[in-house]
This record gives sequence, C-alpha cells and structure tokens, in this order.
Amino acid sequence: MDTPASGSSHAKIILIGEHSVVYHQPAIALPLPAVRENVTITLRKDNEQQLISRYYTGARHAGPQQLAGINHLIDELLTRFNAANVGFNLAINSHLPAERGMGSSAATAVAIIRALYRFFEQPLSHEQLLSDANISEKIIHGNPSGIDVATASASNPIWFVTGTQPSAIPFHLHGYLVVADSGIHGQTGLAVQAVAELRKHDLASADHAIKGLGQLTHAAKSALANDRLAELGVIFNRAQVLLRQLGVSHPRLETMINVANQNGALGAKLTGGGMGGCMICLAPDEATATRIRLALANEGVSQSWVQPLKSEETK
Ligand SMILES: C[C@@](O)(CCO)CC(=O)[O-]
Repeated sequence: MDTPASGSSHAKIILIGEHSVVYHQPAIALPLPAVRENVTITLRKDNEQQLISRYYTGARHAGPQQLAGINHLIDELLTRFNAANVGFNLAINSHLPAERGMGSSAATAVAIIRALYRFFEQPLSHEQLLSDANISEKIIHGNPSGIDVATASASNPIWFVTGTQPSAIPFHLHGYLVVADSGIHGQTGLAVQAVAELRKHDLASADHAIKGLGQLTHAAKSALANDRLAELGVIFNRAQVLLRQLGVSHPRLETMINVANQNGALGAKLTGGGMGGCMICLAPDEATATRIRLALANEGVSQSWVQPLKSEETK
C-alpha cells in the first residue's frame, strides 16, 4: 500500500456477434493491445480519494454521473479490503475513445481492479477479475453479455457465449484489420435496449436477424481457422446487413463502410454496440489498409488504427 501500484488493460474489437451475443448466440472478439488503458494508484497522507482522468479530476464521489459504475466498483472493493477510509490518488491514462464500441468502460474497470488488488496486495484470480468488472458494467450497460470484460482481460482472440467461460479460438489468418472511429458516441446500453424494443414489436424478424448473426459467427470461426480472409470479408458484409435490420447502424457508419469497400476492403461492418462508434474492415495487405485509412481520413475520419492479423502472434 505504501508503494504505487498499476494495472492496465486494452481495447477490444468484436469481429462478429455483437447484439446476437446478448441472445445466447456466440461471438468472436479480439484484444487490441496497441490501444491501452493504464491506471496508477498512489497513497495519500490524508484520507481523500481523488480521481485524475482526461474527463474529470477531483474527489471521486463528486464526479459526473458517468462515474457511478466505477465508483460503485471501487466502493465494493474497498469494503472487501476493509479500506474504505484509505486516501489515494487514482490516475487513469486512457488511449481509448469512450463510447465508441471499443470497450472503454470494461477496459477501465479491468485496469482499476488490477491496480487496486496490487495496491492492497490481494491475490486476484481471472474468475474474480471477470466477476468484479461486471459490477460496473451492469450499472453502465444494463444487461451486458460479459464479452467486453472477457476481451479486455484476454491476450488472445476469444470465442464467447454468455454464461460460459470464454475459450481460445484457432486463429490462422493473414491480413490487416482496420478500425475507424466515426467520432459519434454510441451508447451500448441504448443500442441493446433498441434491439430489445424491436423484439417486442417484431419478434420474428428480430430473431431471424439474431439467428442469422449466430450462423455467420460459426462460419467466421471456420474462415479464421483456415486462413480464408476473403470469405471472412463476405461474412462481415452479410453481418452488417443484419445489424442494419436490427436498427443499430448509423448513416455515418454506412458511409464509412462504403468508402472502405470502394477502396479495396474485403468486407466491412460496425463493431460493438453501434448507433455510432467504430467500423472495422479487412484488408489483404498493408498498402490496401493504408489506402483505406487515407480514403476515410479524406471523408473526415480523424482516428483509425490498423492491426496486422498474424496467426503466429495471436495464437
Ligand atoms: C452490443 C453488445 O453485444 C456488445 C457491446 O460491446 C452488448 C453486450 O454484449 O453486452
């Protein structure tokens, strides 16, 4: 407790299966290790608990409503460690844009939990990490499947089914994944609610799309295992049609998807909750990935990332 402690995490990208995963279909997600979240905790001499972040700096309980989930999580851990009155500064250094489908709230929770357990010198199992991180995710997202937390704490691509342990997935794929930020805040909780509303009004067509996404996720698993990048691109395009039917796309994402596909992408779709947030697409080589990013930048996209997909690195 006398020495500062740190914890870190990273962004997540859902390759396929967002939304349908809430209805017990499988999903496939990847950690994006280049886009990181770091938390450092240092002891204070007084008993104040201060938060330092790019969105808010000050007493942690006096912060905006968006901090409710994180505060609840910290309260619960401090009570568990019998440390409710210990003073500390908790600094969050984040490279993840918030509310863009990259799992920023899950990454923050995972980094905070790792830092707090280290600070109070408590052992932390992977199961405990997942269960603790879902404390704040439930407050922020209402009914999360758990995929964001599972990917924020994973170092390899995962196959995820709600209520079961995430498993490693055979990953033999060569190509490039481009992730591009629409700049529009997409609220996962609202998007999940919108799909639930659609199911109330038109159960048959909503469940048809959800089942279709499940089938595409199984097809994607086989394409990933057998280095079939072009096939995975076609699967991305089909998934986007179904996500649009579920009402979770956005005109800006549709424009970006068209730009990517017109500039050599093998397929493109939204990722995460949608209604804003990020788009992902597949490129066969680095030159094409660069061309896509430049074309998106010409369309006003200010942030994009590229992740090489190499089976050696991600297995
Ligand atoms: C939209 C959703 O499927 C993914 C959010 O990253 C919601 C969830 O699984 O909790």
